[in-house]
Amino acid sequence: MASLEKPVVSFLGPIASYSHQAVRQVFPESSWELRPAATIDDVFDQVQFGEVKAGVVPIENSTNGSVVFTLDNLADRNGRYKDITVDGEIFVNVHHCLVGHRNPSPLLELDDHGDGSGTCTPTLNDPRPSKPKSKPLANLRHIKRLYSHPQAFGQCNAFISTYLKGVEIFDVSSTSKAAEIVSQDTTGTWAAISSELAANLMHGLDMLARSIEDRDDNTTRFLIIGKNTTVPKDWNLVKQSVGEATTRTLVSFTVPHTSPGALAEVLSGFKAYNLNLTSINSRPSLLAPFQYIFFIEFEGSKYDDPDGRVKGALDTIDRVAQSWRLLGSWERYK
Ligand SMILES: O=C(O)C(=O)C[C@]1(C(=O)O)C=C[C@@H](O)C=C1
Repeated sequence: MASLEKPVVSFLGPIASYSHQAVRQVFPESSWELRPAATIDDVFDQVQFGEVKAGVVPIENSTNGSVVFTLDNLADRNGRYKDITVDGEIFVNVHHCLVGHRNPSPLLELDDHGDGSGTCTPTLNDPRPSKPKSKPLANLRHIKRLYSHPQAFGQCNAFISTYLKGVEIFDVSSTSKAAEIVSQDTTGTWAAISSELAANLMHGLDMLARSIEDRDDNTTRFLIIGKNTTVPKDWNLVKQSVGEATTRTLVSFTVPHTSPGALAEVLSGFKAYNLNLTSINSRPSLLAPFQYIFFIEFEGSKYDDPDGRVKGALDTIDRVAQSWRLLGSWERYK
């Protein structure tokens, strides 16, 4: 008899994180159980050890760049995640809020917003600081601590350096965790950067500012990971947008450190087979200082390669690289 249990997809929680929003775009709750995990490492573990069928992890943000926690797991230095494959991607428009507790002093509420001017102070290191695109909705002078995910801090530089100068920064595991922590604050002096959804779900949080990200087009890309999956045809994925589906492939590799030109030779394979590279990343190999694991993403699919161009480029990697791994090929809808 067929099991009535739904397959599980795991994501960085608690609920109302941006990762949760990404999962909700693609995995219908009618056929999937959406399960929050405490860390990105936990999402990888749960997928590798078969506790869940899929996981969703942030990989890069258009303002602040790569999510190193995810790259480090994909680098898989210790062979812990040997069966994990990348099978899809999801994009989320990210608009951050500042949430906390309004200043209880009515006199301060009448005052202006924190630094009085709303402009960043030029310094020797940053003579022309960028201006924040939004203003606080309340006075922020009482804020002493600011909680969020490190990626979110990097996306809100102008607002933080203008209105929250000198406030102590606390990195936590996700933006929704930050909202949860601040909702339990009894001093009234803590604030969090989180989504509006997370702020609304936590009791007793006031909205102190909206859209505090540096750029309007702030977008985070998430990867869908699975285990030993080829093309996940059995997954009940809802296409996020209509449009022509193109394909992407992600590989990781190391090159012999002492062989000059090895990296250039790997890259030349993509030129030779006329494959468009879309990103290059690296993380320390941790085998010796300043040796790296490289990640390359390109247009094309191992599973749909009629003229053998993807095979040609992968054969070049196989010939030149010290070690390499095909992390996945997937269809993209954007
Ligand atoms: O903290 C969250 O809400 C997450 O889902 C993580 C994460 C990330 O790591 O990039 C996702 C989207 C935003 O860019 C900020 C944080």
